[in-house]
Amino acid sequence: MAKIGIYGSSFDPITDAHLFTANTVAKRCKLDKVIFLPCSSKRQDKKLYASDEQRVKMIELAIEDNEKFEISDYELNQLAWEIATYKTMKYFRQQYREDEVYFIMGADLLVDIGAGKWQRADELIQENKFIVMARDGIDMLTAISRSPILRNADDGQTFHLIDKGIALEISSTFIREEFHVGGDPRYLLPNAAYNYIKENDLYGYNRKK
Ligand SMILES: Nc1ncnc2c1ncn2[C@@H]1O[C@H](COP(=O)(O)OP(=O)(O)OP(=O)(O)O)[C@@H](O)[C@H]1O
Ligand SMILES: O=C(O)c1ccc[n+]([C@@H]2O[C@H](COP(=O)([O-])O)[C@@H](O)[C@H]2O)c1
Repeated sequence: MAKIGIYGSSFDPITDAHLFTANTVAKRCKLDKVIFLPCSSKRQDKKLYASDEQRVKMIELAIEDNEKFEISDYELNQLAWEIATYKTMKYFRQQYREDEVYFIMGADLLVDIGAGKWQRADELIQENKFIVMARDGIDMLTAISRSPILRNADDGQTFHLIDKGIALEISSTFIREEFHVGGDPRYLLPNAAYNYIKENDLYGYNRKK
């Protein structure tokens, strides 16, 4: 039985924090594979800045030298109103019937799910297992205890909490802002993605030059 982690994100753009956290949870949780799952720009709840094709290209460039890392275009091909992590995880559990599948996420998302902000949050939590990484100083045990849907689904196996030596301040927003104002976020993201942004003038790269 293999262990598969699904890492969902806008990857707008992919950062070194995405790669570091994916690699760290793969090592510590003994995952055989991490699948990078870019969300669709058809998504209504978050504004995206680069196109689906551009974000996919940056992920491909960033992960090509790691044999445990893969990318899935599953959500990019879904109809707008059908996109939900609940449905996505159902699909991956069916694809990997013999294996153990985990959704990988930061603690910020744990809080959102616990507050019932996600579609079918209750069922999502009941039916899946999660690897949750510390972020933004959030106390993950308190977040689980405070949310009725999180604490009642927790049989001791639902949440794998990774809170030691994983927190990094890097975010996609910070990188986009730096490009936008003429700063230089080089070294906060993979070099190939950085060059791709420059060559394709993403995130207002050339505006301040
Ligand atoms: N530095 C980090 N530490 C822990 N988890 C992270 C980190 N950066 C991103 N993640 C996790 O990666 C997933 C995708 O995050 P997302 O694409 O929103 O990244 P982001 O950098 O926060 O982007 P944005 O700034 O555009 O919101 C989430 O589960 C998020 O918690
Ligand atoms: O299913 C939902 O309702 C839902 C709501 C918000 C976010 N998500 C998923 O959470 C992952 C990270 O999202 P975000 O907002 O941090 O880019 C990504 O895979 C999204 O599709 C999912």
